[in-house]
Amino acid sequence: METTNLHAAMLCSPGMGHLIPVLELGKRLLTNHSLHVTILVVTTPASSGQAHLLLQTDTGSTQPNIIELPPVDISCLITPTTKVVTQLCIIMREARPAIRSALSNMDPQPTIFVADHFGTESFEIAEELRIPKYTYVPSTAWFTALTSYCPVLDKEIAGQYVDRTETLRIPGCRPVRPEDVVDPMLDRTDQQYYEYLRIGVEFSLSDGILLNTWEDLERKSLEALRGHEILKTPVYAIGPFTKPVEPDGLNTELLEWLEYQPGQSVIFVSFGSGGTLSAEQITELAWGLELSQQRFIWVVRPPIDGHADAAFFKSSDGPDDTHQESNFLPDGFLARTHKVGMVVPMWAPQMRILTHPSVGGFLSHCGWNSTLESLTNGVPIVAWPLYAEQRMNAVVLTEELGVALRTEVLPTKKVVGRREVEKLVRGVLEGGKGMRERAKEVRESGKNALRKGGSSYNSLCELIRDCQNLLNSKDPSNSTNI
Ligand SMILES: O=c1ccn([C@@H]2O[C@H](COP(=O)(O)OP(=O)(O)O[C@H]3O[C@H](CO)[C@@H](O)[C@H](O)[C@H]3O)[C@@H](O)[C@H]2O)c(=O)[nH]1
Repeated sequence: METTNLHAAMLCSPGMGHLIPVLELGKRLLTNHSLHVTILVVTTPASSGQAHLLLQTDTGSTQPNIIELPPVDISCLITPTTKVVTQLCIIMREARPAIRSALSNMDPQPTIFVADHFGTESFEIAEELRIPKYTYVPSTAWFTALTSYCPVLDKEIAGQYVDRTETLRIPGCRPVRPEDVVDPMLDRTDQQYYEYLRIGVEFSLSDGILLNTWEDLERKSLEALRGHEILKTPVYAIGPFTKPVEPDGLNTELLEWLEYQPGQSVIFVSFGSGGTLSAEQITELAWGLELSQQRFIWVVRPPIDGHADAAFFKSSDGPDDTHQESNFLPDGFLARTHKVGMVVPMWAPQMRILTHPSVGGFLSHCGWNSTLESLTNGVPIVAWPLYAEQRMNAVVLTEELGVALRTEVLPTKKVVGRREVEKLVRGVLEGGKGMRERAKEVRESGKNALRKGGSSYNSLCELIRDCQNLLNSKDPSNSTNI
């Protein structure tokens, strides 16, 4: 193992989908590469305590040092229509004084700064401290390419992207269909579009970009990113990092039930940390599951019409018993399905479920963490993208990797009817052999990438070497042995 006296200060924006991959990278830097690691977690009134909750349930490894910054209250800076991406950007902007103070007071002083993609405005603090600064994008190379290239598209293309009939071309990458663009590109007049453009520009200011993907999974997009037409910054594919399996003792009834189900017979239905469905969609999904006559575990949240990401800033660290599922599920659904299905309010131990041999499919919103958790367990997917970059992830899963089925029309455009749900659920559980084989190949390729000598392991070693060289060039007295 390499030894180093580097101290990585990592910055994480609110939300479990951001915290989990930052924490996993931090643990990897600490245990495999002997870095000193401190994670700054920006919190909101709803998310505070999430990092410690995650760490408490993760007893398996040495832990990085965690500093939860005081919750940022932006209620006077937003309106009820302010989009999630804008809110995240405002929170990260407002958190800068606390970030500056935490970084300046660290002992030992940080020698590397790694911010997730919402934290790039804090690069100015790394510059003040004269330390290298890196962006960590806990998603795909393809998404990173679109984000980095969007400032160019912005100059070349007039009108709304979604009104185009032609695809959006990114040099060397799969083109993006207008309907699959990330949420901030849906409306070029909204503030979140300008925030997104800024993030794309700031990617190129970093000393390197770390991605939670790996060479064999996204060879073409990674080559394109390194081809200097999109970005001039080094790119390190270091994943797949996924959270560890949750400990025993959580949801014991659910896990006991799972024990008695036949192998690969259960579909897990969940929409990440913040996904919600409309009342009509919940009804159709419930009927579809029932009609399929397949076994299921469904993480159910109360309906919120109009905003698929409405629960993003809500606390997601445990069940919320103020909502009775029977109020928004079809009459008699729970009674009729109680032998084949389990309904879990709000939150479930996802990794424990996905690693269980009884689970044979995952109906997922295609958040990148959920995607990786499914793929690293060889579980095929029903792709049900809702927001953020999830439509692009669904394309990777269905059209590139062949490990997923998808709805005929995007679920954000039209309610997916019960008969289609029935077909998809049956399709992934009963007819999913080819997809399952491919998912298993992806699982093996991900394992190999992380092994000592694998592409992701080597990429992280390369990052540490490059960073050390940068540090030495900024201040030769920093010189350390690696
Ligand atoms: O009941 C639940 C629901 C979620 N999770 C965990 O929460 C995480 C959710 O992450 P992800 O699947 O990536 O979804 P989001 O929370 O929606 O993630 C946001 O961040 C991701 C990384 O940038 C993006 O890919 C997504 O589109 C964006 O919505 C995963 O580790 C899940 O295992 C649970 O443990 N139990």
